[in-house]
Amino acid sequence: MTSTADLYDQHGESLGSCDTQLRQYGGVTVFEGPAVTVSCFQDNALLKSVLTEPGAGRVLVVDGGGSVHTALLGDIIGGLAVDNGWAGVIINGAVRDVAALRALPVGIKAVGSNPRKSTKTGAGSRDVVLEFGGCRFTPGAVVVSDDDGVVVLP
Ligand SMILES: O=C([O-])CC(=O)C(=O)O
Repeated sequence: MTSTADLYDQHGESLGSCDTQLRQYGGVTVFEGPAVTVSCFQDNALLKSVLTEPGAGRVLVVDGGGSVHTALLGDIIGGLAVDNGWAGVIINGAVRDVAALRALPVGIKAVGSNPRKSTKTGAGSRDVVLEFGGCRFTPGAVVVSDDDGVVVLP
């Protein structure tokens, strides 16, 4: 896989690069795939249901509004991502069960962690264009993530 830095050098500013300083939580630190998007705020029923679908190597990008007040993903939902073949999950929000997430063979990035659980009403929307960290995540666009950051191919 081409590194995000090399992709930047190839594409320049036509490449989206996310300024949000996401941390690595998963057992896989380099991952890429077409984006599936979810927008939700402190409620994780929608992203959980998406991760029950076959991932087929896609990357779920979740805009949780940057909130670290509740965890949008823990080891159970992370396990769904593994079992269903997702390449990774990128969360503009928080996770929990951090020690267990590290053992999962999937990419997981998030802003931070909090043991507080999210509500489960299903509020939110999917397959919408997301924008955070000065980067636009369009459903289907290829997302590449490594230790340097997260980029979206033009
Ligand atoms: O159920 C939740 O809210 C998140 C969680 O802890 C898990 O995925 O294990």
